[in-house]
Amino acid sequence: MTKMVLVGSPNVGKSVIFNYLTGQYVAVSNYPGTTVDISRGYSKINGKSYEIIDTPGMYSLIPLTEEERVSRMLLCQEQPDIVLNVIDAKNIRRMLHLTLQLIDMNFPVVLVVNLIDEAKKNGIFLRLECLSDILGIPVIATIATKGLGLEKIKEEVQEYSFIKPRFSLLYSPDIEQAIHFISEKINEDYGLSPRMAAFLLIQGDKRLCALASRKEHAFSKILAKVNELKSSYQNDMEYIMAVERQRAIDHICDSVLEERNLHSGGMGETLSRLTREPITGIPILCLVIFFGIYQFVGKFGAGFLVEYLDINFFLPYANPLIGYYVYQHIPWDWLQSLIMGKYGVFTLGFRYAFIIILPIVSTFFFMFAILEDSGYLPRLAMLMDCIFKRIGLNGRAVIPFALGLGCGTMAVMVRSKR
Ligand SMILES: Nc1nc2c(ncn2[C@@H]2O[C@H](COP(=O)(O)OP(=O)(O)OP(=O)(O)O)[C@@H](O)[C@H]2O)c(=O)[nH]1
Ligand SMILES: [Mg+2]
Repeated sequence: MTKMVLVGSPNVGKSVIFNYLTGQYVAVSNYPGTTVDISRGYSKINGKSYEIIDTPGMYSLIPLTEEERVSRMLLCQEQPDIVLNVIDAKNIRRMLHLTLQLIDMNFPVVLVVNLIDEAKKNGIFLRLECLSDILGIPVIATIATKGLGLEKIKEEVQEYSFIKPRFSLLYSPDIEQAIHFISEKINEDYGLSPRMAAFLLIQGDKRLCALASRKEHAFSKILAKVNELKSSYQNDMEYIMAVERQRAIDHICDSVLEERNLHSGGMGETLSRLTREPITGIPILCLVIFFGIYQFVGKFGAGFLVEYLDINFFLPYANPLIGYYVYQHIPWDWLQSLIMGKYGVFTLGFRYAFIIILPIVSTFFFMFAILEDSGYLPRLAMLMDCIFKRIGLNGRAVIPFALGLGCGTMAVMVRSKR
């Protein structure tokens, strides 16, 4: 069975594409030994079977988060026949870092440039045939939410056979020489090509360094080479190599990218900026919390709706009606009190689930959907990032963190949804 892995930065549309390719045959489970969910699905394209794996978002092959660590582990361990690298068309300069790393590591990459509609809205136009020519890999344009270009992915994977990409990213001679030296010294198999292992060791990948220090006989020589290289630069190697990659990407973008200034600013852009700047962002956050959460979810959902349903539905209709049937038709006291007693299944269970929990959860997720779809949450995460970094978290933790102060269940539900 052909194995296909979807990789890319967060929020680029991997899961929408995954759902399209797999339909309903999906199994979501933790990746072994981790708490990160990955989805596996199966698909038949023109009679041929494919296993498709959706990974959590990753920006780089050097992991910073648990999600990135799992995605990289998965890429190395699963040995995919096709890597569908999904990127966001409007942020191609940032997105191509991972693409170039994947190509450099000899993965069989098919590039899916998604969110073409949003790129156009932002005045960004891409010459994708030219990108495909430069990189020497198939490039497909998609608008996943509208289903555009997704059939083309199916056609492309059917015809795909791996040919070494034309593009090869060469770092400075001293870095290339160190990569060459280290890759020759590597004897053990880490599920990575020796070049990739050398690339990661030079950039100080903690997990691989720990493994190699135990397994490699020549680890002291490897370490000496890494230190020698590091000593000739002022910044760390990850930064140096990212800058060199960025130079190559800028060069590619000169031929591929056309940015037209369709509109500078506009209402949406102004709002977006206001939510990110602390001086305006914090008062906006207070307004959202006061009106969106406190007034709408707290007062309206948990107060008015709960009381309304209780007084107008439960107490006058549901309770007497069920009580009448239970006391008339059930002869056993124990069963009557199990259903209608003070702590009965109906009097307590049904009442809590439908009259109390349902209005609160519905109003909360309604408000949450508005905040999410309006794009407010990522901006809030950016606003909070510098504060959360101090306690070892990133800005995304603001939502479960805030919710957890009120209701642990809600915080866990939201955390596992993200
Ligand atoms: N406008 C537009 N929105 C899109 C497109 N593709 C995906 N989206 C939206 O982008 C958001 C993220 O999509 P997902 O499929 O969840 O992204 P993902 O890459 O799986 O994200 P992570 O799992 O967090 O890494 C959703 O709100 C989608 O509806 C597209 O082509 N155009
Ligand atoms: Mg996803």
